[in-house]
Amino acid sequence: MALNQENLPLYEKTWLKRNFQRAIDILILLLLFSLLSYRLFFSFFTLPWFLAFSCESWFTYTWIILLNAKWSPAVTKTYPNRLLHRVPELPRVDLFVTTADPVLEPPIITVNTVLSLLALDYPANKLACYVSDDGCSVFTFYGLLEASKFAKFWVPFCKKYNIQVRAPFRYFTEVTKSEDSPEFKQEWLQMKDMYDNLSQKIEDVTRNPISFQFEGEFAVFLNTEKRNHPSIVKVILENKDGLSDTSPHLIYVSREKRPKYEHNYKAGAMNVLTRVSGLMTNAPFMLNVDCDMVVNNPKIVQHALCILMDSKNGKDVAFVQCFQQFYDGIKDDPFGNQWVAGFEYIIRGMGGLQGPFYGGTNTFHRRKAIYGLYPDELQYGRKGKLAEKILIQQFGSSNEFVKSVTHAMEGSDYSTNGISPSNFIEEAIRISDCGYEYGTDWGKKMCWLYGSISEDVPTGLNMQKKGWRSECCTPDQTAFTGCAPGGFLTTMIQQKRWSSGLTVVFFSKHSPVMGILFGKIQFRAGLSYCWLTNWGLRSVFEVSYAALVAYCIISNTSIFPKGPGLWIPLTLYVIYTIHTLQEYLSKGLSLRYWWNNQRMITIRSTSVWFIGFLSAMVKLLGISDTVFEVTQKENPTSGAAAGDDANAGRFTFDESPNFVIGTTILLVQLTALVVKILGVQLEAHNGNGCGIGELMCSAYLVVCYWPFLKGLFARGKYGIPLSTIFKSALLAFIFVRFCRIV
Ligand SMILES: O=c1ccn([C@@H]2O[C@H](COP(=O)(O)OP(=O)(O)O[C@H]3O[C@H](CO)[C@@H](O)[C@H](O)[C@H]3O)[C@@H](O)[C@H]2O)c(=O)[nH]1
Ligand SMILES: [Mn+2]
Repeated sequence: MALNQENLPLYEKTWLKRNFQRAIDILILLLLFSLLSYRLFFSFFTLPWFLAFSCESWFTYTWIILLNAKWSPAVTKTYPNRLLHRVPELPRVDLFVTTADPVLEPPIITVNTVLSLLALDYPANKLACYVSDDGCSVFTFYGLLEASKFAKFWVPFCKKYNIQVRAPFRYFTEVTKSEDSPEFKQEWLQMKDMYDNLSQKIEDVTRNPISFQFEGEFAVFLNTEKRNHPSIVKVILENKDGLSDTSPHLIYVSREKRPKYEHNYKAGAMNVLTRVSGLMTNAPFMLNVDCDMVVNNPKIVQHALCILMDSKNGKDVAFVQCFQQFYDGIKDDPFGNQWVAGFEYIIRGMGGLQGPFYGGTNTFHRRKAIYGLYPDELQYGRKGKLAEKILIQQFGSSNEFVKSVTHAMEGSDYSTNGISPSNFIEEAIRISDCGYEYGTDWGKKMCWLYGSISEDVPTGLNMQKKGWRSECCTPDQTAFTGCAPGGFLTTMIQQKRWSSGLTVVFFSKHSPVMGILFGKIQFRAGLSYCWLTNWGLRSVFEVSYAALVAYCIISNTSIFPKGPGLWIPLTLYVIYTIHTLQEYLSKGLSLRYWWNNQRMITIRSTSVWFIGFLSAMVKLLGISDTVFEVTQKENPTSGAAAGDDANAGRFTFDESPNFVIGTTILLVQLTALVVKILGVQLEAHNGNGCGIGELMCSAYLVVCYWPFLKGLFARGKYGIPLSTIFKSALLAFIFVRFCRIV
């Protein structure tokens, strides 16, 4: 039996066959090619024609790289039961949580993330949880301190009754089953009581910030400012006796911030956590979750380790990515931020190539890969490269930390027992200082990379460039769940950030193109990364196309073929629609869900992606830097997160520039349609007047932007502010004038 077990793999990977979809993919591609050829051979050579041709060439390129990404999807199956037979001892895993703002990210959210991690179904003496607080908030610290007291009861409770959902606020929203024993019921009530008490305490201090006493443990937070304070490192919980069934270590880190220093947002925070954890526990694997995610499958560490520790296929895996799934999502995904189809088709698709991109959260990393090792150096370490002088140059001047790097690279683990994080506090504070990374390789060549506000994608790419792979891990029970950005405003901010950050990646030295040419990024994997990092660039073509159809209607000219040629774009549109609809329906998503996502794809790619692209250009030209705008998280106790709120799916607007472009596009299309209806178009040249194709495109845009149209007439947060309408009207006016002159 034991022998048998040894031959079995820890995980298996199978490639899915989606032949029907492939056939449709190809059909669409052929139609795109016919449209392009039609333009080349049968059309007039005018400026609008040329612009349409360029845009459609770009759409064809986008289709090819998208098709390439989705073409060979794979699923992995993990066998955690085999893991115990295979490895003599389970390895250590360091757990990282980042939080940045106690207002946008209420401490109770971070507390729940941390509690769900502490209660993982894994020996507690092998885990250590590190929380980075970029907000330097005494309330976050207070929350964690209180949570650590609760954890002493919560963790044993979860393990005793094999509770599946170990984030208390998720767990207690579920009802107890009637068949449970009286003993369980009593403990359940006790736990619930304690948890309510904990959240009440946290709410009380955040409600009354002025009356907070900065004494004892909290004294260090006195007179600190978010962007100006020394490093604070505190060991909140220490598993001194190395027991496997209590709570793991819990360490709070708020790295030094000074106004003159770049702090590099989340990437900077992750690098500090990497160092502090290296010093204190130095686990060979690290799990990274954002504060808005909680563990939903307590055995997830075992699942991920099946992949990372498989002796055959796991050796060159740098990281294991679990999907982001969301709880309390609003019905039918009105803002298109639940990514169900995206994960299924794109991430699984990339999973069948060199591996999914690193998504910033729900990811298990191999420390050696993060430290910049190549996969073939895994077994023997870096040989000559481990000279202390070189390491200090790369990793900074802390001897103790460099020693831990050598250990990590050579694979010599610390012994499980007898690790005492509190022995390292002084050194941990030193390596969390702003100046520590000066002149080193941190963020430049290894670890979490700086320079883009979408730090995750280049960080993953950088490892794959060295020949590493990555894998998806999707056990039957969802690994992690989180809260999706609540409303339309936050979604737009997030989309703008991604577009901006990804554009910067595409044009930087960490670009996938460079990875294909000079690194070990496989061709098709690199092309998939191009799809991802071209979101910003794509918006330029989408906005141009939208402008082009309006232009055609207003100045009475055309870009679409007339007569039989019109069937090409029409068929293209119909087949594309059926194709995407089929993809959604076959995943059990509703028609409404599909439409909401289609609409959001149009809205975001013609508005905030474009703004993100512009901000990336401004950054690349060195005019001004981009800022990471943290996503607002809903407070679970306020009840606002629940999807049953009747208005949850309504679009909200504010005065930020994010809505100006969208509103302008809507106004321009409306004007164009009105011009057509009133018949006040210009005289057509050579009989080449605007036709049905342009009108349909324009009408489609108005339908997509319908929520904006309603916003024009609504009041309060559901209405588009007058200042935005005014700016957009001005832009629209200039555009229409321009159409009538040219
Ligand atoms: O200066 C900062 C800014 C952010 N964060 C943390 O970064 C995480 C992600 O920020 P969030 O505002 O939730 O951004 P999202 O758009 O929801 O995050 C997605 O996109 C980011 C890149 O844009 C990735 O880093 C994330 O992992 C990914 O979930 C959160 O834990 C924050 O606390 C910091 O630690 N320091
Ligand atoms: Mn988030």
